[in-house]
Amino acid sequence: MRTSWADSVANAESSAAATGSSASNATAAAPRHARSTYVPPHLRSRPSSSEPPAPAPVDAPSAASRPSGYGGSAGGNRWGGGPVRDLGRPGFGGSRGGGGWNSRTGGWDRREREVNPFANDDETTEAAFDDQENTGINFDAYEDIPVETSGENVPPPVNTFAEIDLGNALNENIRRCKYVKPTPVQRHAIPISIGGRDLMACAQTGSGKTAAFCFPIISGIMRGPPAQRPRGARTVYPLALILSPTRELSVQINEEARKFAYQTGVRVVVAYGGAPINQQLRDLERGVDILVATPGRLVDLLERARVSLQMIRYLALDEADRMLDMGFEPQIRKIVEQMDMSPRGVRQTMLFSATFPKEIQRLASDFLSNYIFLAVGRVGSSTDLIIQRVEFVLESDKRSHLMDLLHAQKANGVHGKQALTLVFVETKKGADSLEHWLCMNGFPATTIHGDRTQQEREYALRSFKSGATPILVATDVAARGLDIPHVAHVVNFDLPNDIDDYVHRIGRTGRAGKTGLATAFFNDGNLNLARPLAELMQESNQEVPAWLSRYAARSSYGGGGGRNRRSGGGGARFGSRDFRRDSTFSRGGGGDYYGGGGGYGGGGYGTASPGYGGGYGGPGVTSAWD
Ligand SMILES: Nc1ncnc2c1ncn2[C@@H]1O[C@H](COP(=O)(O)OP(=O)(O)OP(=O)(O)O)[C@@H](O)[C@H]1O
Repeated sequence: MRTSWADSVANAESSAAATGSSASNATAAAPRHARSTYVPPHLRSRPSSSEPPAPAPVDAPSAASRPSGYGGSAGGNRWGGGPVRDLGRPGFGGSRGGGGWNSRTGGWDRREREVNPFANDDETTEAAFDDQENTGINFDAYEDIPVETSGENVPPPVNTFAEIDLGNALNENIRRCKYVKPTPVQRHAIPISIGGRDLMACAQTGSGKTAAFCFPIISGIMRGPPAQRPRGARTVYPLALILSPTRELSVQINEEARKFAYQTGVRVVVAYGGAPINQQLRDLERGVDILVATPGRLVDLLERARVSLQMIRYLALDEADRMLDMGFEPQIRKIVEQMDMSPRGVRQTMLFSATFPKEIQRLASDFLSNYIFLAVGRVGSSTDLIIQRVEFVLESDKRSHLMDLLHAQKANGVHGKQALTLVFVETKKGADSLEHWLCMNGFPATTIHGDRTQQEREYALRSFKSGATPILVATDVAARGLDIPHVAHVVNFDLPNDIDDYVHRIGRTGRAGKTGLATAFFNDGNLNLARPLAELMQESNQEVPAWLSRYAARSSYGGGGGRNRRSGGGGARFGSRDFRRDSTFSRGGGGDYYGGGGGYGGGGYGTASPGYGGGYGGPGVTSAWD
């Protein structure tokens, strides 16, 4: 199904909606409202007698695990409260327990036919490749990964999807997705979330985190009580909110969630910046249970009173550490704490990422209630499935070196549609110029960065995915979350300043049990990355070149201004990584966790890190988030 803006343009459907594209920019500059004074516009005009709807209680299996009031009455169709009836959709418009089916601002409108999100799988790129995409997953690759959980009364993990009764409709979609058994993060995270618990989860790139937060949300909405949404107003009241830092990632999560929610009656809508807002408003008006959004566009919708968060039962932050670092934190706080969202303890909150610096864990804990911490693999580690290479390449030699790599790939038959190459660079200008140079030299390439229009970005991504342009030159906007099949090689043409960014970038390959290759060009400009990079490679059983070890020994640890704290320092392969277990970080003990002392590698989180994340206003820096 076509879901993004570029898609709708391609379908010639968006002409009437071309006026609202600057709205999100205006929103980004909107003043921050203090919590005590902000009244959402739709409540300002409301007659005093009309009560705002109370957040509906969620079907939590373990009522004891939620604060009082959460979980509501014990009767009805409760998790763990007797046999669970299948709430899969028996027929369009048939009887169904909740999820807003047929309700005005949630679920599917009776007149509307749900498009089959799996139809596309055969229609486009995948048909060109072998279609056993997920059945060949190498689960053995995950067997040895140590798992850490902390928190009270952690629900036990499961070994199969069947052990968790997700309902027939969702199970059928899992089968359609060709997921045979849960990945380790799913084995642990799904029972925790189904158990009604808040969760901070860290698991390696490509290990299935999206399904880990989507399944419990969809299942919870299916089994929850019907939402009592107010009638009349143009405001919509989603029951779940999934936030992610980039537009492309939100589009991807939306596509995944729609597959998982197909024929469950749970309606998923996406809203993101750079695309006409009118189209998104129309989608919202047709009903929304799960809203997938980027923060800027969501704030816009909230300020227009077109979305209210007061009925939110589930909040998921994907790439949660990114969402709570310097660039996004104020916006996220505004959304979660200063608008009308149901409070923590009432809503269920899930935070997911492959990296989770302790400073960010501490910030994140503000949004969580009695949560469970889950780490599959060491926090911030990369998967052994990725072969990492580092080569010493002077700035002036980078292009010819890249050319050598691409020629070698061609000679070895590793090129074309089945072996895509993703090249990361530092700046938008650098991306354009490298793309041009590659094309001039006979290597079809395209680019994605923040100076391109959203339509161009989506077109570039599609062209890359389909193999039409098998090389994508990207800034960090493509570093996180994107799940592009057949990325065989990630090249860090310019290394990032932050080791966590490196982990996410190389994680675009070696996904879902498959192997991948990552090559980095290192030179004197990357000195501050030497040590964390050498450590990361070592712990993922990679060969560390002797020259890199020498650089690592020379560089002062974490002293280069980047966020290069390796958890715990000094190479412990796995240990406790929940910040609550670390006395330095426990409340009141750590002091200034933005201020550069913090007792954690000494790097100083607040230190300006030029070019970090491709984005926050540093000179010559790209800004492509949201
Ligand atoms: N149980 C499963 N069996 C087979 N494949 C799966 C399973 N769960 C997820 N996948 C597939 O694994 C791939 C990676 O999943 P996903 O994008 O959710 O990873 P992630 O952990 O969120 O990665 P990142 O950290 O990069 O965001 C996807 O193609 C997804 O369809």
